Amino acid sequence: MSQRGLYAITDSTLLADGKLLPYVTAALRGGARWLQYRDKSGDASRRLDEASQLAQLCKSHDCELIINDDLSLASRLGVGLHLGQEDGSLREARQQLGSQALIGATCHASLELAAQAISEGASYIAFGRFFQSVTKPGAPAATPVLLQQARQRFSLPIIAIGGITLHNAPQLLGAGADYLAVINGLFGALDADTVQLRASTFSQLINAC
Ligand SMILES: Cc1ncc(COP(=O)(O)OP(=O)(O)O)c(N)n1
Ligand SMILES: Cc1ncsc1CCOP(=O)(O)O
Ligand SMILES: [Mg+2]
Repeated sequence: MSQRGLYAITDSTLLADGKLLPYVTAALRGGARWLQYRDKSGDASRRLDEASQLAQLCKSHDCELIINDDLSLASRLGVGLHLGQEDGSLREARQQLGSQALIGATCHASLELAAQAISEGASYIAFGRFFQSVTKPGAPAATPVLLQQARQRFSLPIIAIGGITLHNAPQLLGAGADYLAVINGLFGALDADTVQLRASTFSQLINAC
């Protein structure tokens, strides 16, 4: 598994109207290393269908698939899981998905939440939002200094999220982020070619740091 890279996150509004597969394919072609399926609809059968298609796509591009919020879907597909503070037990997820599974935890702007998540079995810790986010405007704010502190204290992958664009990404990479998790700055585009270009530019920025 790669140790740094672009972490693309889907959004059911941005990727409606048949855009999910072409836009995700473009992100993977552009070099995204991790993909999170984030769908807040309660439509279980559509979620299973879409996540299964993404699992195939990720496999063929050597990309890790991570399901947001839903342990049973992650378990059913044998893929990774991302849990927020209100999304259930990390310990239980680790027990159910096994020692090799990629399991991430939202830590907002708190090193203590990160330490706790690690003790409960997280494979990575995610901080943010770092900038204004169209997708989640109310998420607690964090600053790049937090990334520097996390870098000194923890050795597992550190993810930055929230309002990340090609312009502000270097600040976060310079402060120690291993993965940049991006929704709007990647998928908020008029066509798939733009998504691919953004993904490859993010990937180049990350590799250059
Ligand atoms: C990589 C990554 N980091 C943070 C989040 C946010 O998770 P959460 O706080 O549970 O909020 P929702 O995404 O579920 O709205 C994330 N999804 N991914
Ligand atoms: C899910 C989430 N958690 C904190 S900010 C955020 C949204 C990230 O989306 P965007 O890259 O569009 O700001
Ligand atoms: Mg959540």
